[in-house]
Amino acid sequence: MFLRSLHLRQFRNYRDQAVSFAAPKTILVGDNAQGKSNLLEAVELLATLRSHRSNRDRDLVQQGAEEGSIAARLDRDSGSVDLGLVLRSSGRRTVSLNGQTLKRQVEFLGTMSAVEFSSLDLELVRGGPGHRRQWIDTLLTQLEPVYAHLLQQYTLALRQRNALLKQSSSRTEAAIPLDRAQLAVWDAQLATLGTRVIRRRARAIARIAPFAEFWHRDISGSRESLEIRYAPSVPMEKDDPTLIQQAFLEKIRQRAIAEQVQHTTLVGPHRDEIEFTINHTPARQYGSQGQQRTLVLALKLAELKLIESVVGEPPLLLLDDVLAELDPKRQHKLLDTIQDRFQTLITTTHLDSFDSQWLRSSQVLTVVAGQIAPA
Ligand SMILES: Nc1ncnc2c1ncn2[C@@H]1O[C@H](COP(=O)(O)OP(=O)(O)OP(=O)(O)O)[C@@H](O)[C@H]1O
Repeated sequence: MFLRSLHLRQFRNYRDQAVSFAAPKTILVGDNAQGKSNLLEAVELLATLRSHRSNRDRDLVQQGAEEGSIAARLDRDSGSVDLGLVLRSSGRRTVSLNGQTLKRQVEFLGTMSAVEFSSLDLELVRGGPGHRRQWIDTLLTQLEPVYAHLLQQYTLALRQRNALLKQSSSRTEAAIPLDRAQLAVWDAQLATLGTRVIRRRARAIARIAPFAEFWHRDISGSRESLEIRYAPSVPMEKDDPTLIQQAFLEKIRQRAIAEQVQHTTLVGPHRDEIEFTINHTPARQYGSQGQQRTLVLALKLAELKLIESVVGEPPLLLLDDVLAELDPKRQHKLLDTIQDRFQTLITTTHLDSFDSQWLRSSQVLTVVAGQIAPA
């Protein structure tokens, strides 16, 4: 797929800016805080309806404005598509395809695919499990758009169950006795929806692991072997929904007292972990900086390949200020992999760290205070 053009109106620091993309690689160069990452964020939003920098639309709409929008024209093998996303500082978003407003946001997902790679991604290895859950969820949203809806339903059930547990908190003045009948209703909901989330995550990890393990071996010159393991909060011996649901409810029973003491839900996919081990050693605690960087690069290359194989077309690659951080060997690996097949948008503060091969095949644009111009 190829993103032909993008039009940002009252989005972050862009008032009204159109951009046309004319080469497989576009380098956006500019000083700090000029709007480079904001542009990549707009593309990420079209692909996933999520931003890894903010989950409030109010932050995305230009300060002082009520409404902002992102419009794009995307070429796919099946033809061109016009995508539209309207964000509101208060109120719901609207999405459209070819000028037609869609009733459900999940119908919008799956039109454009993108893999984002920024320095924040090191947190995928170093940070807490929430980063890894967000990573797999964002990937799943692109592989199986309906997952976005499922996750939303799970989060809602979780929130309501937590609210019920909190109501009975003896620390609050208006404490009321725990409504066990109501809790049982939420237990059942949580187990049903949670089981569906767990099975999909397990499936996605099983699919991405061989790709990532291949790239890790390749980048490390076969000196290292990576293993990715899903560690769900509910034991999952077999991919059988009835068994997982039973195990889910059983674990809720086991943790009932702890939940009433802590007033929060302790069982479910919101407590899942994804473990990365390199040569049988946990990468999070013991990986060197170099190993962690190799791992993140391997994961990103794996995402590209997996999305490509599922969607049937190469996704876009968004490199937010990471190229300069990669050593020449890793830069080459990335370049070799993407060649001209994956349209790539790259942000940087200076061009000197770029290999001449990158510059030759790139369109270079400058970004100054929310204005984009050819370099
Ligand atoms: N909602 C908003 N309304 C107006 N301006 C905004 C909004 N959100 C962010 N900005 C502005 O956008 C700029 C940051 O842009 P961005 O994050 O894209 O920086 P960048 O060019 O990628 O810089 P760096 O190299 O530091 O990452 C800041 O000047 C910030 O004040």
